[in-house]
Amino acid sequence: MSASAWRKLEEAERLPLTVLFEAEPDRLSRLVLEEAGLRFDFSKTHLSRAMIDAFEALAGERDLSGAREAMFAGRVVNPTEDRAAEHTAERGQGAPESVARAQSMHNRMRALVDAVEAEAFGPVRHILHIGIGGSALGPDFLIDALGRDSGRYDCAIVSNVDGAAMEEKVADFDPHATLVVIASKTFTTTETMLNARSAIAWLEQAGVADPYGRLIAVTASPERALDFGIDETRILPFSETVGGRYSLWSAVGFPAALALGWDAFETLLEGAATMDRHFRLAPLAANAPVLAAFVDLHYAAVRGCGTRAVFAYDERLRLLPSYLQQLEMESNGKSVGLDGHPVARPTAPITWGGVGTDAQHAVFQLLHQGTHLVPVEFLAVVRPDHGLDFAHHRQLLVNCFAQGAALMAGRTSDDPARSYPGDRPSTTILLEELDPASLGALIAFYEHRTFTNAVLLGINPFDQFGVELGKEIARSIDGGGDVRFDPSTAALIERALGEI
Ligand SMILES: O=P(O)(O)OC[C@H]1O[C@H](O)[C@H](O)[C@@H](O)[C@@H]1O
Repeated sequence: MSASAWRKLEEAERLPLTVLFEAEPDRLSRLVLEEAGLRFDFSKTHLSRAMIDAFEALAGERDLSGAREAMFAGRVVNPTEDRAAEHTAERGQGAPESVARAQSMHNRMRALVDAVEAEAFGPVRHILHIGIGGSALGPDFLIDALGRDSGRYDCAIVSNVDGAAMEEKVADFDPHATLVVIASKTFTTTETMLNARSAIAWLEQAGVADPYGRLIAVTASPERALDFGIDETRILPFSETVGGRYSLWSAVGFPAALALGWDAFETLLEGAATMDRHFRLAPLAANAPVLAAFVDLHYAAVRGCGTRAVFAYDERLRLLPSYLQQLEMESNGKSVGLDGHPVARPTAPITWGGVGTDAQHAVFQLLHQGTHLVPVEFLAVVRPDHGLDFAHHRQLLVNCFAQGAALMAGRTSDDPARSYPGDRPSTTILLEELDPASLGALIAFYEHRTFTNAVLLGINPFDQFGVELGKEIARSIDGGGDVRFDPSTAALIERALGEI
């Protein structure tokens, strides 16, 4: 049934961006939204009024409102795992019993933050957080964005199983003043478990009296943390219904709550809740995550753009692209629909990006003159957060705005090598300030946009079976035994690991 809505989208007249501004004089008032201290400018994209109407029709056919309510109500929206997706309950938006459960888990988390601050573990200066994927990217991003000069604790996030990662991170840490946080939703992830063992060995070798007494577990499988030897009082649980890549609001955010302080962590949750309410209540055509998803779908699903690029013109947001890569690509990198059939059109594009202005001097050539059409997303913050001359910030903003304008306008020249085709789309997200509230709202915006994309594509954004096969084969290689591999893999194993 939604075939006709997609057909309308495919057949909709595609006007050049500059023409769209003339044809739709009210473009700015309709396509620039201000919400929760964030300004979303979708006007430099090819979304025409007719396309928005067609997307709204698609949203109606796909029952976006129903799906959204089902998610907030804690109903099963992840059918392949028979689970709800209740990350919004962490910020007070969800089924009352889920909100209450999240609240009691936050209370535990807060009590532990207070205990660390009250020196219940002796003087603590360093936090070694061990986790990978969703158990690392969120806290890493938060601490890097907001905790630079908090001066509270040195936090190191170790994710890679490469011993060099751990070695480098703990080099300057005093083991006697370090708390080790082991974050894993399943508490079975090989990399995390191995890194946790090595951290314990590091504490032991330094003569720390009770290494296990300095471990804190963050997990949705508390029984496994108990088996690992961590005392119940130092286990911070979170709900099975909070997916890894949606989990920074839960106990997974513990190192961020320590690094930024509890008040800041709560403000982050409130910022996200503001975006939750907006997503839930605003009409579709004035709903930031929904409009962003329309833009995404126009380029990826209708026009077949294989990538989308995100450039933050702010050093504090340098980890945003890595964070978004997991959120968007692990959620929507699917090729079967909820109905079990192959999808009819491209799903998530490849998310990539970097920081401005650095990226301008490295990859923007392709954006301006390459053969790929890449929808670009720019982020910038009105107020800087450094003590240097304002000229630095001015240059950032000036360049950010210039790039969007140049991509759209292009320029003709007698010399083809010096011509710019133009008509290249961009979205700009401008934050008044980068603080816990605006960052919470920004991340929640991306979550809801990802969800909306999934609903309109008819896919499940909350499972990730694609990552399992490689893990299984790694286990077989690791376990040796009589497993047969293809000749290439067998030769690699023999060359690097010897007979196994
Ligand atoms: O938190 P954990 O259970 O250790 O999982 C860590 C990560 O590993 C998996 O492979 C998934 O792809 C991720 O979604 C998850 O966040």
